[in-house]
Amino acid sequence: MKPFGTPHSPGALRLLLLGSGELGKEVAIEAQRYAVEVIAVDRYADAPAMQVAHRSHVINMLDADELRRVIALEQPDLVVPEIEAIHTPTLVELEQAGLRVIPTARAAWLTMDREGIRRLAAETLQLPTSPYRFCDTEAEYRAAVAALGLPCVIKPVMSSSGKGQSVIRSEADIAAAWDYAQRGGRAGQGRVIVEGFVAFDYEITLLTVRHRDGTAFCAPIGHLQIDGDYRESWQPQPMSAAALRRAEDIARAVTENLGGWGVFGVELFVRGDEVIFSEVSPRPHDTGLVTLISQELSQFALHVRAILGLPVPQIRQLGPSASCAVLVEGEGRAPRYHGVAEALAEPDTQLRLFGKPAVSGRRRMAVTLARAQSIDAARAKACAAAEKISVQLD
Ligand SMILES: Nc1ncnc2c1ncn2[C@@H]1O[C@H](COP(=O)(O)OP(=O)(O)OP(=O)(O)O)[C@@H](O)[C@H]1O
Ligand SMILES: NCC(=O)N[C@@H]1O[C@H](COP(=O)([O-])[O-])[C@@H](O)[C@H]1O
Ligand SMILES: [Mg+2]
Repeated sequence: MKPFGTPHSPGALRLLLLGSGELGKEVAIEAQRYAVEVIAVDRYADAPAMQVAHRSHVINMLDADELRRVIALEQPDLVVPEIEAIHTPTLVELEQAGLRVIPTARAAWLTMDREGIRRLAAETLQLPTSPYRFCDTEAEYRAAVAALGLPCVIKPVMSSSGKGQSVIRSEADIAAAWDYAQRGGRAGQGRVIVEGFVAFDYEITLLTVRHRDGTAFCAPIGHLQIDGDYRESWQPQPMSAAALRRAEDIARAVTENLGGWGVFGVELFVRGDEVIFSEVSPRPHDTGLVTLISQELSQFALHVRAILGLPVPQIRQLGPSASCAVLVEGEGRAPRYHGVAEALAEPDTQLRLFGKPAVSGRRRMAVTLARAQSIDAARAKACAAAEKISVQLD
């Protein structure tokens, strides 16, 4: 790695973020602390990370030519994917020509759609997962539902934050779930995964940091998801020693195979001492927003340290903490936020307003963070703060 430089000068270390949402914004801020020149890219203007980057580009990241053009123009030292919806085969090609992709182009490619990572975990690594089938047509989908039984879950192969995802509980849900999956993905119509429903006791994200000196784990993060989207997360999630060991073994196996340096969000379902792999993000995770208050070095700080080849000698957890997503529903631009002062009245409470320029449907626009004496108290405090925020759209 070349030495740390000065932005806007010939020796600058340049980091290109592919995806500029709330997670990328925090990565950009952490990179700026090391005087890294940050270039933010996304599908729309004024995305959160663009607001804190040195400059930005609006492109269709699923278009190979546009992606190639921006990378050729910017000549980045590091390309940091922030979202699934990227033309990752292009990253694989450019990596072969010397481009550095975080954590690796193959990791970005395998996790950009659910099929690559699921087949790797279940078939190659033989890790426990839900039973599943991939389908291209409604007829195949109906056959998969019949084979897996009810309840089951349908998801577009390229989607995140629950977009296009449904739980099918009865015959009556089957047709609507297919239609929603065809409309809801990040890359249009097409292939879906149907998964058997896992009746877990709780689910976790195990943030796993691959850095120059090895692999480190953050304390497990518990979370609550509604409609496939995260609403609350907390750290540490209490677990049996056996389940935690199993979770770390699975996380190590998956992340070792994906390789490279950086933070991975390994999503796991836990039932007793049994741990089932769900999916992995080769980058910081939305449920990991809690680490902005729960750890001395957040997942974003850890990601930047790891990708810059810096040491991670210790991950200090600061006690029971929680995050609560602020979702806004409606249609409109230029949101205005009320109740910010009220949300911050309690000690050990924080807020991040992401600054997204518009809402169409339902969108995560902010997050509240809290620390307290217990997980229950931290969750209650974070949720109470989120309830104080109200949003007005133009
Ligand atoms: N097979 C399953 N059985 C039970 N619950 C499931 C199953 N698959 C998904 N879920 C629930 O839906 C949530 C979202 O699923 P998943 O993580 O696959 O979607 P996603 O769109 O990739 O979300 P994100 O991008 O936020 O990680 C899970 O965290 C879990 O609560
Ligand atoms: N579960 C993945 C996740 O939370 N990703 C985060 O949400 C952004 C997209 O938000 P948007 O859909 O509101 O543009 C992404 O850019 C990333 O920061
Ligand atoms: Mg997930």
